[in-house]
Amino acid sequence: MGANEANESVFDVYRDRVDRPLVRLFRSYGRPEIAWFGLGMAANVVARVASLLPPLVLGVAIDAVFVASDPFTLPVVPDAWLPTTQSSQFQLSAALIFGAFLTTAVFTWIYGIAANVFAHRVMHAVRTDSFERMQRLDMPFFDDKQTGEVMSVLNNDASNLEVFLDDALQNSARLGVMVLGIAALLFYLNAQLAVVTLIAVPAMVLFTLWFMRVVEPIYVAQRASVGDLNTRLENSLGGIQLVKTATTEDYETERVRRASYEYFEQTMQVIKLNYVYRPGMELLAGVSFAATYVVGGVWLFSDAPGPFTGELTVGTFVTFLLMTQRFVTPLAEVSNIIDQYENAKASSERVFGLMDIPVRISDAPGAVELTDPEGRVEYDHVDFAYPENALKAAQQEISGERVLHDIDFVAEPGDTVALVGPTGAGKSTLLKLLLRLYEVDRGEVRVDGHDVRELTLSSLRGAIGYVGQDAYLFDGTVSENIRYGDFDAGDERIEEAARAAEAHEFIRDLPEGYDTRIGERGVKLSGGQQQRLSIARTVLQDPEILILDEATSDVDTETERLIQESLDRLTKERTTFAIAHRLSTVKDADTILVIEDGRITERGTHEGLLDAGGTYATLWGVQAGEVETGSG
Ligand SMILES: Nc1ncnc2c1ncn2[C@@H]1O[C@H](COP(=O)(O)OP(=O)(O)OP(=O)(O)O)[C@@H](O)[C@H]1O
Repeated sequence: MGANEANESVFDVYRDRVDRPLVRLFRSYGRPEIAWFGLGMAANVVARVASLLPPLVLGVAIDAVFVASDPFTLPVVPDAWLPTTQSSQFQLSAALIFGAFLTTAVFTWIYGIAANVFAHRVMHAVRTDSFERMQRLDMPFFDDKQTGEVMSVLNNDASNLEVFLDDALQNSARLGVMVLGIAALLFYLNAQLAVVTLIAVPAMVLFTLWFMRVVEPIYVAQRASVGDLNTRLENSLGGIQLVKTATTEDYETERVRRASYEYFEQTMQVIKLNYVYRPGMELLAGVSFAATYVVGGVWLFSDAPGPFTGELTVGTFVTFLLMTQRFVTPLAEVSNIIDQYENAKASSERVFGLMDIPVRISDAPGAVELTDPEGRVEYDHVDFAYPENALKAAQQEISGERVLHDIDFVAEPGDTVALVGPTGAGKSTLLKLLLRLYEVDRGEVRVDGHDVRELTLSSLRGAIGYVGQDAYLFDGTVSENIRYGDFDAGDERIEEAARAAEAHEFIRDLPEGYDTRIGERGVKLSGGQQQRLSIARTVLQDPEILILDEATSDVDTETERLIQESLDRLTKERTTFAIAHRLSTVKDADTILVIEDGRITERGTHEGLLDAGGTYATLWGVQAGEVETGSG
């Protein structure tokens, strides 16, 4: 609520800049499907026009066949084509009425299919496109934890648009056809009585305008509160483990209850207004019916009353009364149409807002492929600060505190470079720059002599394997998860990779071996098993450069030994960057960089650094002591 206003997010800013979102929706996504749209609209018009036919034919038949006061005439159709005997006129009217119902049914069916195909195709394209765009947004966007909002764009907003494209558009077409069609028909039959019947229409329009004005702000508030509710739900579910361990279930329930109540209240206000509006519209239609009935009735059994002149037939009178009933429903739909329209406008603003967030890190024009990488990595006087938030990042403002200062080193192909130092010193950040997850502020990071900004992202990232603390596994089978490293790999290569990662044994023991499904994020596997799967994935990827971020944490010594063996195999002949808190795992590195406060404060080999007697030597001393007391 308040926080959102005070702290405008990148979402809000780009959403507010979207210009005429629905026009853009049609231009960008509606065009390829325009045939379906046209077919739907045309079928809708035909169906509606056909539905006006029965009351008209009934009126004509009453006059010509039953009361026999007037000749059998139909609008548009030349009289010469029409039958002259009463029985054939009756048959024709019956056939026309049946035909009209059949036409209405068939064209309603065609319209339903076409409108839905149109709406769902457009939505499919919008959803896929916005996901594609969203994935490419820069890391600061995701650092700001916007997943709740993104989910709601991809889900709720997409379905709002769908409802609009499918229902609202076609309903408004129907509204137009019905109101104009009925008015035209009534004026054709009896212009004077038509004025009486349609006198309620301006009142209905005014009433609707009033309703829209009152309901609009409530709709806005309702949409905001449903957004808050979703964010709340997303947040609480996302942190379910914390909620459970902190036993804050009641607190969370209360927060959700409050958000839900807010939504409930807004909805009730809308509903209350709706229940004034609908009966109000019915009442106005009733007035129009009554007026038509009174004026038409007097006209029939005496003469034209007051200012009215000419003749009114029974058939026309019946047609009028039936028609009055017809424009209530489409008019009463107006409020729904407006609601769906407003919803769709807001939703498409959000969709396009998301799509419009600028992406800073993408392939530069003329970016080159990193082909046959050797794995030489250079950091040339690199400075870096995280942007303060996603908005500042999108606007390319460097506002955060500097995290890396003058980082300068070279890793030759095949070298192992270990990064050690206190937590928060900037070790992970340094390697994120190599992957170009963030852009350096000064200096250059080069791979094989190319500035990473001049390389295509796919070739750069494809050449770098990452085994992190957080071994992310997708819901799917074991082999699918390994194959993520190289989608072309056959089963033998998968197994080979698993063996190299010391994972084959435990995979074989799983209920369905390589075809065992692991739960979302691999929760059904132990931490060590997950890690070995992610190593197998990297083995399969076969990158020239490897980043090991504290790869052997939270495992027992036996698993650690297995992982270490698999890692040793993996790092052989690849340029490797290893971040490890346990110094025993990095002492064989070719170069050890000690990072403190974002600066390289010491560099050298294990022996060299021990001899130098600086921070590294102190850390080593402490840890060696720990190891001895721990194992002894
Ligand atoms: N995504 C981020 N956005 C903003 N600041 C960040 C982000 N990630 C890290 N930082 C900040 O950057 C600094 C360096 O963090 P980094 O994760 O690189 O340290 P580290 O040396 O890898 O620490 P650890 O050993 O605990 O993993 C920290 O002050 C941290 O708060």
